[in-house]
Amino acid sequence: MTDAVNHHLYQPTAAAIWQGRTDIEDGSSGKRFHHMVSLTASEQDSSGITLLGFCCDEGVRRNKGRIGAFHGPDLIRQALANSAWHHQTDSGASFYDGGNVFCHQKNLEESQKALAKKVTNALNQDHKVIVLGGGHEIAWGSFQGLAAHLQEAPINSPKIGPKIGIINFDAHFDLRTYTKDSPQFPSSSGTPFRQIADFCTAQGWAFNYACLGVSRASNTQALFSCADSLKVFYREDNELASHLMQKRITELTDFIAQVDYLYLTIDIDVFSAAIAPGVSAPAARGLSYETVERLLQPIFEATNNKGKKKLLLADLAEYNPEFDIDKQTAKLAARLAWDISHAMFKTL
Ligand SMILES: N=CN[C@@H](CCC(=O)O)C(=O)O
Ligand SMILES: [Mn+2]
Ligand SMILES: [Mn+2]
Repeated sequence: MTDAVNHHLYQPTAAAIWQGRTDIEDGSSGKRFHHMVSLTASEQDSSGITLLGFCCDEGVRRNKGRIGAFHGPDLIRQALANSAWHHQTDSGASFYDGGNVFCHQKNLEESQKALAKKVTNALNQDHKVIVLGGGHEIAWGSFQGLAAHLQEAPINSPKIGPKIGIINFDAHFDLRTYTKDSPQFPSSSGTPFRQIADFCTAQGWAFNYACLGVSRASNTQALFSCADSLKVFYREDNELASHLMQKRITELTDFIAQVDYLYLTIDIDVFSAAIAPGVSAPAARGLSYETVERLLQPIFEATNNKGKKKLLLADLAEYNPEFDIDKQTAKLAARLAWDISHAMFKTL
């Protein structure tokens, strides 16, 4: 692809996005994310985290939802910029902002491929990756990037493929029926895990999908049947009450033990609309931050038999600034990115 063609698909992040206060009186212990972020590609040479944005409304538009997620990535960055930095600065690990991938011209598949390429490159550099959406069509881009990275890794048996666990916090399964190249049932923000399931079947790989926080009221019988036939591990929103949490953590730990790599994807609409109004499809019930936080712990802590952390890739989907109130949903998404980066930095 030539640079001219590429230009509409990719842009580095403007330095002006990463702004915040500076407390010079605190010296090097007064650091915040905007001080530490690197926009220079050479920083990707050392170990670290690569942050990417996926600016896209096309998945939600095709899924008949409320558009606006296109502008999500830079607003989450701005909310993260002023957060305090608590990572070891002498470890040489960098926090690299790899810029935004765009979907401008309704060519969703092309943008998902472009995102996948960025994800693969970063993982090949031994970076952990965090991607900010965009609608949940981000997941098909993220996953293709992870799959390409692991396909190239010599340690995985070509026969059974890499054992990847997908953990989705979401009010929805996003397992809708789609037909490739069909205008009637196009792929969308409602289909990414069905696309991943089909990809896994075609490769002869297992499809290990956990969906946590599902709202029965927001998913039809057809979607529950699809989840059952694909042997999805799911727990509904009301099964994640605090008195059931120990049981849920044990089950999730068992799911994680079956796989070698983890892809974490969080749809912001899994949270109660009271704390996350800025999404396409708000959840009347939804989960609390505390509930999600407790379930994130086994994901953050899981290591494989080589002592390496299983979590390689995380994304945040469906933040829609059009419906946000006083940037509270942007701040919630930024706090998730903060928690995830904290866990990823511990592994470097
Ligand atoms: N990303 C997925 N979104 C939901 C949207 C539901 C709705 O608009 O009500 C889904 O397809 O199920
Ligand atoms: Mn979703
Ligand atoms: Mn959802």
